Amino acid sequence: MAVSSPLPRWAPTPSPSRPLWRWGGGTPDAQTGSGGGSAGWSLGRIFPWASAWQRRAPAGVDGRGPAGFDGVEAAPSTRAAVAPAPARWAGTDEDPGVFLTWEDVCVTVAGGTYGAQPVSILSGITGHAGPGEVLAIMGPSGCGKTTLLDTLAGRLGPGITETGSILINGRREKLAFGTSAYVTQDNVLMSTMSVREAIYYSAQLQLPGSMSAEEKRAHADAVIREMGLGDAMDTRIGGRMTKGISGGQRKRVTICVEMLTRPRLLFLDEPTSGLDSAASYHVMSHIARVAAREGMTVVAAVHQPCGDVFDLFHRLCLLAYGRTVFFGPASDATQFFTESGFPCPHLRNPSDHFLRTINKDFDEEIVESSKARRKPAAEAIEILTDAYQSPAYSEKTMDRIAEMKGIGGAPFRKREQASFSTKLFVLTRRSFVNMHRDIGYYWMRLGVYLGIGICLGTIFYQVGHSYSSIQSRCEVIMYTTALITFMAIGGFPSFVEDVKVFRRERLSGHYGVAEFVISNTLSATPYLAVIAVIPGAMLYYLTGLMKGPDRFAYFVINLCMCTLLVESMMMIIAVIVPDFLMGIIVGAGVQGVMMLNGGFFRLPNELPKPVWKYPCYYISFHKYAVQGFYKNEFIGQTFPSDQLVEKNVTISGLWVLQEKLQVEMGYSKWVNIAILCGMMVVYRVLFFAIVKIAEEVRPKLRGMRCKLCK
Ligand SMILES: Nc1ncnc2c1ncn2[C@@H]1O[C@H](COP(=O)(O)OP(=O)(O)OP(=O)(O)O)[C@@H](O)[C@H]1O
Repeated sequence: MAVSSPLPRWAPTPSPSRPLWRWGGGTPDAQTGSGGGSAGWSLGRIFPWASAWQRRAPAGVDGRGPAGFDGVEAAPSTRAAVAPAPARWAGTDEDPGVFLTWEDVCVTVAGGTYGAQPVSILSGITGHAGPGEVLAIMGPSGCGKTTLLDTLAGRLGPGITETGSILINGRREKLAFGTSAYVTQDNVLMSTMSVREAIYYSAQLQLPGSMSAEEKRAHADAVIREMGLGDAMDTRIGGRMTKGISGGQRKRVTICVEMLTRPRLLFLDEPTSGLDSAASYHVMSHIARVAAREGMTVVAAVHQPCGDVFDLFHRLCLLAYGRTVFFGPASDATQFFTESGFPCPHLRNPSDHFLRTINKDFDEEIVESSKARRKPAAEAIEILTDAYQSPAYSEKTMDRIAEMKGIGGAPFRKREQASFSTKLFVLTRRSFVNMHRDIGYYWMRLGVYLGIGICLGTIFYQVGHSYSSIQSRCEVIMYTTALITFMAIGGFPSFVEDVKVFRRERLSGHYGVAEFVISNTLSATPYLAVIAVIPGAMLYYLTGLMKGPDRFAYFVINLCMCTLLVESMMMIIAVIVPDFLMGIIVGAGVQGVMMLNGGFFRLPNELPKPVWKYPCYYISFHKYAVQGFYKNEFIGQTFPSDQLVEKNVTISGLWVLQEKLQVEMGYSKWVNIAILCGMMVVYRVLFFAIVKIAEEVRPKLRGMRCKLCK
C-alpha cells in the first residue's frame, strides 16, 4: 500500500513589494485573462485524467479549455509554489471523478412561532465543483455556509425544506451514509481514545478487507503525520470529564478520520477554525494536494482564511445572507470586486476585504461612526449580486454546469470497506475499551451499588424466617430491582456521547446500525454482569435471602437481565431525545411509571383495569423481574403464620405467592427471565427500526414536502 509522502517544506516568502495574497486576482494569467490555457498550462499536461473529458467536452466557454478546471490549471507560478504540484490522478471514462452541480437551490425553515411564515435561508444558489479542485464557500457568519454544505451533502435536519437540483455527474445521487465524507463543525469524537487509537479504529472500520491490519495501521500513521499530529499521537482526545488535545488538534483528528479513505467527495465545515495560520495552511494545502492527486472533489465552508490559504482555493462561492455574491475561480474574485467598485486596498488580504464589504451585521455602527467613508454593506451586497448576474460571471457558471451534467460515468458508489465481522469485532473492542475508561459509564455506578448494597444489607440484615420477613423479603427484592434499573440513567450521559459518535460515523457510512447495536450489547454485557454479581452477592448474603447456589445464580441472572433490558430502553430514549438532560428526565419518568405498575405498590388485582392494568402492568418489566424474584425466593419455603392471628400454623411460600402477592403462577421463574430477554431483544430491534426509519423515511418525507413547495 502506497502511503502519502509527508508534507513538503513551507512555501516561499512573499515578495515584499508584492505580497503573496495580492497575487490572487493579479496573477500573470489572470491579469491577461488567459487563464489556465496559456503558457503551456494545458489541462491534459497537468492532469492526464482530464484529457478524456477534454476530448468529450466542448471547448471551454471562455476559451480556457474545459470548464471546471481553470482554477486548477490556472495555478499561477506563485500559487504552484505555495501549493505543491499535485501528483497526477488518472480519471477514466468509467470513473471521471465527481462533478457536483447545484442549480437554483432554495432552503427554507419553518417560522419559529405558530403561524409564522417560513424563513428563507438560501435563495437561488447555483454552482459546481469538480475533481481535483477545492471550492471554498465563504461569507459572513450566519450567511448559510453550513446550510449549503448540508444541502449538498443531503444532511439537512428536520423542518427544513429545500428545492432546486443537485446532481452528481448529471444524476441524482443519495449522498449520505458513506458515498461522501463530511467533516462537521462540532468534532464529535470518542473522548477516551488517544489520537492514534481513534484513527486506528477508524482505519480498521473504513479501509477494505483486502488490506492487512498492518497496512491499515501504516496508512493511518501516515495520515496522522500528514495532519501534523505526530506529537499528539498518544494523547487522549478528552471531553466531558478530562482535558485532552486542543480544539485545533480535535479538528485535525476529525479531518484525518474522514480523509482515511481518500473519499471522492469531501465536505468540510470550517476545517481551519481553531487552527493557527501555519496549521491552517498545512492542513488545507495537504487537502488540496490530496484532492489533486486522487481526483477528490472538495467543498469547504471557510471562515476568514489567511492569504496563503485563500491562494489554495481553486474556486470561490461567496454568500451574503443566503444569496450568491460571487461564484467563480477564486483568482477572479478580486477583479470582480474591483470592477464592481470595491477594490481591495493595498496590503489587505482579499478574503478579509470580501467579508468586510458584505457583512451588514454592523452597518448601523459603521454608519454612525464619523470615520465611515464606505458604502453600507447592504448597498454593497445589492451592487455585487447585480454585478454577478452579468453574463461575464453567472452565464459562465451556467455553461459549465451544462457541460458537467453531460459527464456521465458509472453511478457513484460507496468504496469497499471492512467486512461485517471485522466491523463488529472492532466496534465491540472499541466500545469495551471506552466503557472501561469512562468512569461514568459503569464504574461509578458500581461504586454506588456497592455503597447502597451495604446500606440495604445492614438495614435488612438477616431478615430471618418470621412471618414479618415475608414483607421484608419483598421490600428488599423490589428495592433492588427498582434501584439497579433506575440507576441505569446514571450512565446515560456517556451513552448519549456514544450515540453522537454513532450518528456521525453512521452518516459517514463507516458502519451500519446492526453492527452498532450488536457491538454495544456484547461490550456492555460483561460490565453489567459485574454490576449484578458483586453488589448482588453482597446484599443477597447480608440480608439473608433464601440460601442455595441455584437461587443465588437465578438472582444475579435476573438482575443482569434487568440491567441489560433497561439499558436497551435507554438506547431508544437516547435516539429519540438526544439531549442527555432531557433523556434523563424522560428515562426517569418512564421507569417511574413502570415501577408503579409492576404489582408491588398496588397489587395486580387492585390496579385500575383501564390503562394501568391493561396494558401498563403487562408492559412493565418490573412485573416480570419482581415476580421472577418472588418465585425464586418463596417457592419451596414455609413461614410461620401471623402469631397474632393463628399460633403454631405454617404457611407455604406458594400460598404467599398466590394469595398475598398475586403472582402469576402459570409459568416457571425461568419463563420470567425469557420474557425479560425477549423484551430486551424487542427494545434493541426497536432502536434499530427507529434509526432505519429515520434514515429511510425522513429523506422521502422531505422529498415529498419539497415537491409540494415547488
Ligand atoms: N434549523 C434552523 N432553524 C432556524 N434557523 C436556522 C436553522 N438552520 C439555520 N438557520 C439560520 O440560517 C442561517 C444560516 O445558518 P448557517 O449555520 O448555515 O450559517 P453559517 O454561514 O454556517 O454560519 P457560521 O459561519 O456562523 O457557522 C442562520 O441565520 C441560522 O440562524
